[in-house]
Amino acid sequence: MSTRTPLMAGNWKMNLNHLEAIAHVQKLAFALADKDYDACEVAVLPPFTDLRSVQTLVDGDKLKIKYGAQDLSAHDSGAFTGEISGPMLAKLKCTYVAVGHSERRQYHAETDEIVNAKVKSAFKHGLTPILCVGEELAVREAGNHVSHTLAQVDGGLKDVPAEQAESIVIAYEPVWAIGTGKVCGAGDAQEVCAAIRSRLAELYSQELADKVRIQYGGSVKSGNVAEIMANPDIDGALVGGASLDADEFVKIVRFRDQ
Ligand SMILES: O=C(CO)COP(=O)(O)O
Repeated sequence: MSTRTPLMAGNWKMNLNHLEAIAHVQKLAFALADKDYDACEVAVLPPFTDLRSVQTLVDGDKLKIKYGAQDLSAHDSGAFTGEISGPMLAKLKCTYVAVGHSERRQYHAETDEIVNAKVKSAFKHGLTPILCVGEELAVREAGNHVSHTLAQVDGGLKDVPAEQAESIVIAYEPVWAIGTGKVCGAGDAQEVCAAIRSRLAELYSQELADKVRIQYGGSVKSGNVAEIMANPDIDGALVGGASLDADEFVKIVRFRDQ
């Protein structure tokens, strides 16, 4: 297990309206408040329409839970109907923003160039990007999962200076493990996460690579999180479905107590 503070983030995807979001974050806060739980950093990534409600709750009650968005526009403002900008998320005091999730790449045709522009926009506005990378099943079956994922890392970080890159979070999410119940074997996830860290050392420095948190995502649950987290290069989880159940997400956050 690494010395980096693990980041356990719940990607709610298109689930939970703003009232449900309030109830859910209250449950998380209550369940994590019985002791000062600093072993992990905890974040939620709700839909855009929930962010104001979550901000009000977190600010008002000084909760330690961080929050962020699931995407942002590469542009600061202008005629981009339906888009949400980095400055808007920064105004809501978001800490994180997911960029390049496979569902964005797949359903919204996001290329590495677009993902790179979004990473830069996030940093420009003081948000921490969670850069999502990972291969489809056919790529893994062909044995090209490492090179495919590293190409996404290279693309996402193109021309991003070290002062910014050192605070990025990278989430390795093999597409075939997302929402399928097929968790990537802990050794297989470690192989790719270690390769990502080596690539960061090549692109920047070993010192920077040692700082960056690399999460695993894809069918993470309370029953498999401890095994995943036992790997030296895995510094947290990006949790989809299991993050919608507050009790289950709390168990994931408390993986060390199992
Ligand atoms: O896509 C994911 C998180 O971003 C993972 O989703 P599941 O945990 O539902 O597999």
